[in-house]
Amino acid sequence: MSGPAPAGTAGELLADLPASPAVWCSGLRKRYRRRTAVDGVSFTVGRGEVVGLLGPNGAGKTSVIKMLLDLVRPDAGEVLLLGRPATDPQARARVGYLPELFRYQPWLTAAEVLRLHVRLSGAAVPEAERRESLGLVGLADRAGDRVGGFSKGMQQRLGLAVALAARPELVVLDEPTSALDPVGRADVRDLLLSLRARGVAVLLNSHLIGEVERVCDRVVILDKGRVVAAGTLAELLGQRELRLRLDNVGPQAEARLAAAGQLDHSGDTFTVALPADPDPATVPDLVADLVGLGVRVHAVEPGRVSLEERLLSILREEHA
Ligand SMILES: Nc1ncnc2c1ncn2[C@@H]1O[C@H](COP(=O)(O)OP(=O)(O)OP(=O)(O)O)[C@@H](O)[C@H]1O
Repeated sequence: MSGPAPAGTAGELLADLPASPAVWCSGLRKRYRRRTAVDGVSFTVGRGEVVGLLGPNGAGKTSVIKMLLDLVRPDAGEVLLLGRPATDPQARARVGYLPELFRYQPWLTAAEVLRLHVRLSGAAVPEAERRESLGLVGLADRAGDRVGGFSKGMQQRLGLAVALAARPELVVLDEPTSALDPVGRADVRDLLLSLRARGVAVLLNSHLIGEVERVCDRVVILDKGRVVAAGTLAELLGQRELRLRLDNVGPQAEARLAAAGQLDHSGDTFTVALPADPDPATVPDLVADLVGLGVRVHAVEPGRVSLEERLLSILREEHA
């Protein structure tokens, strides 16, 4: 006969369960009058995963984000944030959000805006940590300045600090770099990578595809309110290639090239298909061996189709 479960078992069982995804949504649908903005969208963002939401103007990206955050009511579909319904304040308190369009009270200073938003989130974040958030977005020396005098890019930096200040487990960024200069964009890229390293999940809506390609683990592509493609970069972009311009390639060198991956050869250009995540030593070892075999190496270029090229071809197929 089995006795009562020992104390703590339920907690241990829960602790053993895999963490629920940061975002789970299924069958999201939204119409504005006669226009269908979102038409059956489902996807997930895992814990600590950086996912890019891509698609042309009007594809439904911001509408999806607003439904995820319970700012717009879906006509159909379900959303769970961090394992809880999007309407649950406990889930919302652990989500940071940078809206596409926003304006802070112009009479408040940057530090006051941050304090206000941290208080609204209910998190207890000490002042030193709030100051650190302003430092992270390059506004440390503007903390005491009124927001009314901020440039667009500075307001966007402040918006990012607000999204990050209350120690979120999920951050949703709607066009976070649209007003930023190249240095600001690089800063945001580093920020996203450091969030990922800390296990914070990120959903990023951006038209800057190069940026998405650099930081995202996975992308979801929307068009006309539907998901038209989704996957890791390796799944969407296929294998990495290595293009080499060589001369004096003998049979042994050709065999060495073929051992690295499927080989194509045209004139003095050799293209080797590498695995999606090649060993970092693959390329230097190959080049050293080729040189050892008497090959003269003129150029070595990594290559694969870019996310931008892939996105354009997916959208062209959709619109054909
Ligand atoms: N409040 C609204 N009232 C009426 N139509 C709306 C509203 N919000 C969005 N739409 C419509 O829904 C569709 C999707 O808009 P949404 O802003 O979600 O697209 P998006 O992919 O974020 O576009 P962009 O890249 O231009 O920001 C568009 O046709 C838009 O006109």
